[in-house]
Amino acid sequence: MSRGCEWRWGPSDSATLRRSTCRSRALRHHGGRRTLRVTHGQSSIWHLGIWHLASRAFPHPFFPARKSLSNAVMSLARATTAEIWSPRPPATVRRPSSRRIARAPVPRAAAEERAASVVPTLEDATRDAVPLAEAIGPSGPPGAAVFALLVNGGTRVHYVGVAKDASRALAAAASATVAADAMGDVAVAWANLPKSSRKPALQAAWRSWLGGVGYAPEGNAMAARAAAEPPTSPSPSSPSPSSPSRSSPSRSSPSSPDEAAVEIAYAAVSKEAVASLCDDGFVVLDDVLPADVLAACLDAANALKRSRKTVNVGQEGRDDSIAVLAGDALPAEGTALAGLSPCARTLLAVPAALRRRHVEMAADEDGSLGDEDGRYVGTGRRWRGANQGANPPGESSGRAEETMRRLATATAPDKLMLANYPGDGARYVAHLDNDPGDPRHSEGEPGLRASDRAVTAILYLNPDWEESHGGCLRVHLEGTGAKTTVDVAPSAGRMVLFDCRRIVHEVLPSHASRWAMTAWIND
Ligand SMILES: O=C(O)CCC(=O)C(=O)O
Ligand SMILES: [Fe+2]
Repeated sequence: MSRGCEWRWGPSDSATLRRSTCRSRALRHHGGRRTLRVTHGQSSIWHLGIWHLASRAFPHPFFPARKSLSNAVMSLARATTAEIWSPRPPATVRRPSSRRIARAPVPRAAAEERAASVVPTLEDATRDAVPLAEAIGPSGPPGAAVFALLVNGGTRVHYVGVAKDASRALAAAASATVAADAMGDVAVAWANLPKSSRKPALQAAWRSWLGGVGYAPEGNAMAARAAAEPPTSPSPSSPSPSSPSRSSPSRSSPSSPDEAAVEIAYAAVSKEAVASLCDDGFVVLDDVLPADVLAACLDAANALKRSRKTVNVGQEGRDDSIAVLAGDALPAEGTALAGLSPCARTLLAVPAALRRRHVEMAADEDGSLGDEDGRYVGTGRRWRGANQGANPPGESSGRAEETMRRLATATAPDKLMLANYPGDGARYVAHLDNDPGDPRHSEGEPGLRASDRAVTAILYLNPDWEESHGGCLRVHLEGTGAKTTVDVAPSAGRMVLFDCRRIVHEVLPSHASRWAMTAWIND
């Protein structure tokens, strides 16, 4: 069954995004990578690089582990009569909220001289240092700035950085170089640079501060080491970004299943997807995992249900039955429920992927989003095109920055939820997963409270979902007084991420058995 009509945009059904839109989008944004995109019959666009990774983590008949990517392409082509598209020149997508920085060259000596004359010394700035929490809030540096993270009660310089969006960059630098439990002791000194500052001027200011420290700040040394190593992320069960396990193997050869899961999540959560999550509050990604991995998960979920391990929690307004999975005790290979684990691990890896994207995007000088990934389906950006002006721009960019800030400390939860709507019209009424106005959301253990949730990540397991099955996730778009909604079909391999303080959503009555696995990512 073609998934061509899954996207319905309300309030009327007038605009339907067909699969062909996604295809042309995938083509358009397919950059000069050494991967090919393949249409898999009518139903799917696969990103073969990810298939390849997935095959290492989750063995697959097409791709025995260690098979080369080109072999993988060919075996997929043989096996499915796939249509293979050739690479096109890369397309660069600009984030609408990003500030463009002019790039005309400035003579270095002149820039350095000017920077030296306008930037106060580190010593002077240190006298006005403020706690990190304050510096990344509204009273922090508003634009281009040179900054220093100070530890030991402000006596030792831990990191010196410079950025055009300093508030975001310093949050990223802190989360990448300071242990989570020491974060509260960090102070920030900064000096704003003229708005029009260009790269040489920024670098000159940075060099002048760094030179004034008199020793190599530990955070800069860490950042340099990380930059010299292939990008990686800690395992989902130890999510501290400054964990020593950062020095792990190369991107193309994940050595443990969890590293592979982080790579899969990282590839799915492209920069474009993160920008959309921040701007619009939600994002939809397709084909995050291969079909047979999802099918194995669905089989295991049904087995769990047959053994009566899913329960209805009796909460008014929700009709699903759920099982809770412990992240550190997922079913082992060879056991009856092992099929649940690859999906669970991928969801648990999303926070690490988000943190990595956060660091990258904070470091982006010009807001470039690079190549888009074919699995990004889109969100309200399309809606914005059709409904210009309904969302006040200032409000929406404030919310975007808030979401982006939270990604710096995205943390995997201890538990995941597997939910089944049995198909008798079962639904979940409109709600917020983290409602700041609901006192019950502050109940419970830290880390397990609804008030700790930042982003909801849901992976759907349902193959061949049809419109007549209902059961869409209805997303109420912000700034529209809930008048405009987007309905997202819960199709297998689709992942939805949303800011759970921002996005009101519901599950429409479901007329077929509907499975979803959910991770609430904390901040
Ligand atoms: O399964 C879904 O699409 C959403 C379920 C939901 O909103 C929840 O469990 O809080
Ligand atoms: Fe929810």
